[in-house]
Amino acid sequence: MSPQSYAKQREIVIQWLNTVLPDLRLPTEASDEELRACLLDGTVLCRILNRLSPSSPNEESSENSSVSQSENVKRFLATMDELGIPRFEVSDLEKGSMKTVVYCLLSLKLHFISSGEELSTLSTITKAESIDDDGSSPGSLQQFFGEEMRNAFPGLKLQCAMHNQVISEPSPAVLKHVGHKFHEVFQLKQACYADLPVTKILEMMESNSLESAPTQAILHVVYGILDETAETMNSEIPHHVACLFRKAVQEMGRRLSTQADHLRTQNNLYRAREEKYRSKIKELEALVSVSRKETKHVTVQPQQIRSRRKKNVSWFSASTLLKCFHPTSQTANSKLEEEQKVEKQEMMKLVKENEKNILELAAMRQELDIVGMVHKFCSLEMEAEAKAAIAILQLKIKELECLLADSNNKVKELEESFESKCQSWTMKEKIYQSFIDFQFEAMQKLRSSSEAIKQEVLETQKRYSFEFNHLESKLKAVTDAAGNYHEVLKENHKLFSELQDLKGNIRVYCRIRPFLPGQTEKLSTIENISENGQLVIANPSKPGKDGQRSFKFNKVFGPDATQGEVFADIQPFVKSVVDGYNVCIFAYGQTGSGKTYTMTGPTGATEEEWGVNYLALNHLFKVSQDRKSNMVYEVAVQMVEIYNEQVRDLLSSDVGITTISQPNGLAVPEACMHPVISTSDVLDLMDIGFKNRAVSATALNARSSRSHSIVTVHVRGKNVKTGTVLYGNLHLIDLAGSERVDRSEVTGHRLREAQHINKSLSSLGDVIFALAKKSPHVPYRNSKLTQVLQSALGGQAKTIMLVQLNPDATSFSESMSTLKFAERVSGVELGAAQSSKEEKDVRELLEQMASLKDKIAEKDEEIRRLKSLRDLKPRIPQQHQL
Ligand SMILES: Nc1ncnc2c1ncn2[C@@H]1O[C@H](COP(=O)(O)OP(=O)(O)OP(=O)(O)O)[C@@H](O)[C@H]1O
Repeated sequence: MSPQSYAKQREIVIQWLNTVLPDLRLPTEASDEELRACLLDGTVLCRILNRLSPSSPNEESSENSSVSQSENVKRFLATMDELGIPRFEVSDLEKGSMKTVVYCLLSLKLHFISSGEELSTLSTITKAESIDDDGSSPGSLQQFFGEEMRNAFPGLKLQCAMHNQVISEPSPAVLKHVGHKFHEVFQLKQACYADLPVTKILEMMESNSLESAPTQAILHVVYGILDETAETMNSEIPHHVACLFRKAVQEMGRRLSTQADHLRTQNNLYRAREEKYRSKIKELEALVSVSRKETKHVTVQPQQIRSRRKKNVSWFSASTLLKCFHPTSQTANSKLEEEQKVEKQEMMKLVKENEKNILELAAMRQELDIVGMVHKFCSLEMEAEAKAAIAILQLKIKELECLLADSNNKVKELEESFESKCQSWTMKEKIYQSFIDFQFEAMQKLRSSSEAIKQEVLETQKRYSFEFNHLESKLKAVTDAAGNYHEVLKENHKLFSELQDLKGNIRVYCRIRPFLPGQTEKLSTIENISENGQLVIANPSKPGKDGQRSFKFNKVFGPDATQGEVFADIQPFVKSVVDGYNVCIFAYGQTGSGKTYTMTGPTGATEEEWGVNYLALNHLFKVSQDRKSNMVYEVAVQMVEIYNEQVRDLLSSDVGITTISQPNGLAVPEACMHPVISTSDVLDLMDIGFKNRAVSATALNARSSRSHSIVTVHVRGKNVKTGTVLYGNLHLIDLAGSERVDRSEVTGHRLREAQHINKSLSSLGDVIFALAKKSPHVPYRNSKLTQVLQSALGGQAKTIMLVQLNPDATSFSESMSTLKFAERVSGVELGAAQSSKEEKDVRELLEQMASLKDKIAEKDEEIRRLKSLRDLKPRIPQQHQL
């Protein structure tokens, strides 16, 4: 027993003593010596017995100061012996340890306990005694369990003590060992048993922690699982929780059966005690009867004595007489009196003894009655409570059994499903195994085939690399060939171009303008445009192949072609101007087909939208700039228009021009010649020129220009080293619209305009076709236009015709006549163009040729003369004849 627990027990004993004997007022923390001093004379001990059992015979002695100290203590100890309470020795009270005294008093308290509270306290003490050896804090633990049991079984006041004995509660050591597990379980109030890991539950079950757990804890677990099951209606209890549940219920069953056994034992104990008391009562009754008999005897005795006395009186009288007469009879009388006296005393003594026995018997009866009553009461209460508890527990057991059965069913179901799942998994495993085997085999095959393929790939790679090298060399050859081909193609192109130059063909480029933003009917006459210059036109009123007509030109530009793309094809001709050639570019087409757009560009054109006029002059400046180390160029511009067969200078305020020069001279010498040195000069001049141009509206084109505009660029180049001078000129002509009169819906003034335009254009055609036929008479003089362009069309110039087309289906017939005219023009050979230098060179060559011819003629004459001389001298040998 640890000093602390002993001190606690002593404290409880002191408290109890103070409760039983309030006047004692012993301090709770009183030491062993203070307690000893209090108990030493035995008075307090006897008073306790008196209080607890007022009928106790100790009352007298305790209150009686005459009774000695040792007597009191001995009586107390005798009572203890009688009650079967472990006692102490007198010497223990006098000196040495007070533990046995304290323990004895505690046992006494337990013996006389009559209230639940006291019982629980006593049970606490008793338990403290039993757990003391583990050195834990027994008092607090036991109080905790006492409280716990009260909570677990409300109303079982007397059973508290029994519970503590009956239900084998865990020892603190065990609790210390396993308690944490239940602590963990208690922590599950907010959590879920199903969430507990299986290992934890197994640990709890395997370590016998359930057996050593407090009932409250087990009930807690059981209720917890039940609550959880109730909350999660129809849900299955997890297998491990079901196991724990079964174990907990089994443990509860075990404890209940232990409790029932204990109740039976307790009952037997009480019965034995009752028997003991009954036998004691019988003994006492026998004693009483004996004493009664004795009393009877005693009462009989005086009668006998009286009778005897009577006899004696007679005898006395006789004896007195004898005494009187005989002295020895006196002696006998006194003896008798003495005897009587002694008998009287004995009788008194017997009466007293009898009274005492009666009192004792009454006390014992009372005691027996009390004990019997208490026992009966206790038994009844215990039985009732046990019955109630058993009923509750049986109910609970039934519930638990039901739940257990459910759980077992569920477990069975789970086991079955587990079994079936196991089987299916085994099946699956087998399938997977076979699948894996199959896969493995396939993999092996694949591996071997992969090896073979690898080998094959390596070989193929080798072959491929060889072939690749071979191919590379071949490709190189092909690339070279392709390069050569391009070279050859270029060469061919050049040759073709040269051939064209030599033949002097008019180059015809066709350009189709796009549909204008305002044009709603977008039915196009253009069927197809080929790269090689082929254009297919479809008649909208004649669908199919019959309505189609194909034309071939040098190039056809589609609606998407840009100004730059168009100029790119013209550029080499423009360049040839600085080499001393005459170049004539004219745009031909019906009104609104885009002639002005191509030649000049749209109103307020950006640099990208510049027309041929600007781009050509720009290019001329660029080339002249590039050649400035060798050549010095002078560029001048004339700008005239032919309106109603009248030539007008567009760069001067003078109205008319009457003189038109002969071929090889200036076409319009009267027109102002404006030297220009930069593109901006040209732009300014053109602005002036176009402002002066006659412009009037027609039904077909709101800005239709009704005159032919001719921009002539004169280039004079002088070689700075040789001093050679070259002349070239470039005619940029924007013809008036070529539409037929009836379509223009014009009358009067406008009709005359249209007639003039048509006349000049047909004159142009006549000139071109006369040239094509190599006719001796070329009708240049038929119109002002042909007169002005005589030098440009006469065979010394490179001529480019830009045929403009409106793709709209409504313009089909106009487009057809334009294209037919252009087709005829494209076949015209004007003869090889010549530069001003070449002309001179040819003349010189002709002169040389003529002189050479003269020399050859001279030589021929000489040969002839020599031949005739040889004929005259036949003896000359054969070799000398040559
Ligand atoms: N390639 C093109 N891209 C965009 N718009 C174009 C193109 N060609 C012509 N146009 C537009 O078509 C309209 C008519 O063009 P343009 O005035 O150049 O015709 P035209 O043949 O000169 O007419 P006219 O004979 O009456 O002088 C203009 O609004 C012009 O901007």
